Amino acid sequence: MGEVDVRPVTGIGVSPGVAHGPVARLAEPPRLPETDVPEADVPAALERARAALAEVAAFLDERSAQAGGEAADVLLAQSMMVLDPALPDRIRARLEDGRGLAHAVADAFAGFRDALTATGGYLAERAADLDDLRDRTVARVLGVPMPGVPDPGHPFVLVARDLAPADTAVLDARKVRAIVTELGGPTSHTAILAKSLGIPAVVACADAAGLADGTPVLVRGASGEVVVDPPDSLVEAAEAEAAAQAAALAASSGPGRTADGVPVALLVNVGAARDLTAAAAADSEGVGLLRTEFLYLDRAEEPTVEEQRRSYAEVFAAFAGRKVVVRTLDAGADKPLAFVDHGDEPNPALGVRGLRLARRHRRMLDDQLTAIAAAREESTADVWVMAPMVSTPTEAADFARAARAHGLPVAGTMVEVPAAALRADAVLAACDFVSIGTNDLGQYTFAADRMAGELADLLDPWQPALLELVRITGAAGAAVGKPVGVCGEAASDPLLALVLVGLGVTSLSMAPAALPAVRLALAAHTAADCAALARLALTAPDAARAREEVAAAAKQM
Ligand SMILES: C=C(OP(=O)(O)O)C(=O)O
Ligand SMILES: [Mg+2]
Repeated sequence: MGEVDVRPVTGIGVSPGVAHGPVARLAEPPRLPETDVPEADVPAALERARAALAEVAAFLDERSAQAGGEAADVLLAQSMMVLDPALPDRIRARLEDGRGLAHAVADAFAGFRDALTATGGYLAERAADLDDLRDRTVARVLGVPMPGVPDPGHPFVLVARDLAPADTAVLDARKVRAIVTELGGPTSHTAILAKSLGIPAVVACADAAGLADGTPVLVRGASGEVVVDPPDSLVEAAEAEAAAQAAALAASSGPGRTADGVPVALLVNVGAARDLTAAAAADSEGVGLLRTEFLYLDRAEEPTVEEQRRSYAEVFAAFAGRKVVVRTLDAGADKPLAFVDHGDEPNPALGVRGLRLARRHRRMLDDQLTAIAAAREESTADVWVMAPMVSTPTEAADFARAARAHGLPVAGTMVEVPAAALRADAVLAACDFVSIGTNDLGQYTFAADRMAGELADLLDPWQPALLELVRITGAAGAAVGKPVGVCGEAASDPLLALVLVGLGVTSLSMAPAALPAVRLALAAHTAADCAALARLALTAPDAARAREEVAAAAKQM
C-alpha cells in the first residue's frame, strides 16, 4: 500500500463490497440513576411504566411494518413480549418494595429474562432480546432517546457492539454505507440482513470498540478489513473499484457458469411468503431452499393439508418453469411447535428436530408431502423435496421412499450433520441429491452453538475442517453424478463460492441480493481455478488464513 501507513483492523467479512465514511456509533443504552429513590406515588409511577411499555411496543410494531421479511416477525414477537401482562405486575412489586421507577423496570425485565431462560429452547434464545427491550423501556421512563441507529444527517458507517433485530430491520442502505460490529458471527442475523440489503459488513471486529464517532473508515466487506483514517489515494482507489464492481454486477445475468462454461445453478433461499415477490423477480434458476417453517411456527394449530397446498401452490406459481426445492419442516428443539408435545430436552440443538420429529409425529410429515404433491400436480415448477437434519443413509432412504410414495419423484436430504457428510456416498445412494446446510454443519462440526457470537471464529464457514466435509460430500456426488448443492450462508460469499465449486458443489442457493456477485466471481474463474483455490483453502491452518490465501490467489488468476 505504498508509503502511507494504513494498518487495517480486521474482523470477519460477512457481506461483500467496499464503502467508506465517518463512523456513527449506535446510541448507547441508558444509564440507571446511581442513587435509587423510592417513588412517592406508586400508582402514578406504574402508569408511567405502562405508558413507556406501550410506547416501546408501538415503536416495534411500526418498525415491523416498515421491515417486512423475517425481521417483521421477530419484531412482532418482541412487541408481544413487551405487552406481556406479567411485566407490569413485576414492576408494581418492585415499586412497592421501594425501588425507583427506572430500577424497578430494569429489575422486572431481569426477572422476566430469568423466567424465560428457565423454560429453555426457543424462548430461552429470545431472552437475549429482552435486554434491548429493557433498555428501550428504561430510556422512555427516564425521558432520554431510545438507544438505536443514529441519524447524523449524512451517510455513515454504522459501528456497534452488536445490532438488535429492531435496529437492523429498518436500516436504510442509502444512509448506512457499511456496518462494523464487535460481536456477531457469519450466521448472525446482522450478517444475514446486511447481505440481503447489500450493505458491506464486518462482524467479530474486536477493535470496533475503539472507533469513535466521526472517525473516517474504509470497510472491505469481502476481506473483513476496516482501514482507519484511510488516505485519499486509498479512498479514490476503493471508489473506482466499487464503481467498476457495480457496473460489472449490473451487467451480469443468466445461469451460473464458470469461465470455461461449467454450469453451477444459482438459486435463491425463500423463508416467508412475503419474500416471494422479490425472490421470484431475481435472476435465478429457482429456489434452492424453501424454508417451510413459516407455515407452522407462531401458531396455535397445525396448518391443514389444504392450507399448506395453497401456500406451496403460490410459491410454485411464482416459480413456474423453474426449480423449487421444498425442505420439509425443520421444527423441534429451538423452534418448538405450540401444537406438538416436544417433551423435555436438556440439549435442544441435539434433540428431536428436523426429520427426527417424524419419528414421533409421522402423520405431520405425510400430510406435508401430500400437500406438496397436490400443489405440484397443478404446476409447471420442477418440484424437488428434501429433509432437514438427516444423519444416516437409512433416514435418507426412508425419506426418499416416503416422498415417492406420495408421488414426488425427486427426493434428497440436507447434509447438516457431520455423520451425513462422512457417509455422503451411502446417503446419495439412498436418494437423488443432497444440499449442504453449512450453518448447522458448522455448528455440529465445531460443537459451537450457531447463536453464540463469542464463538464466531469457530462458526466461520471458511474453517478448513468444515470444507473437508464439503469435499467428502462433493466427491461422493461427482462419483455417482448426483447434484450436491449448498444452501447455507457460505454459498453467498463470492470467494467461498469458488472454493465450494472446486470441492464439487454443483448448485449454490442464497439471498437474492447476493446472486450477482457470486455469478460474476464464477464467470471470472475456470473450474480448474476453483479446484486450485479449494486445495489452498483445505490445507490452510485456520479460517482466516484460508480466506487470505484464497483471496490472494484468486486475484492472480
Ligand atoms: C440452510 C440451513 O438451514 P437453516 O439455516 O434453516 O437451519 C443450514 O443449516 O445451513
Ligand atoms: Mg439448518
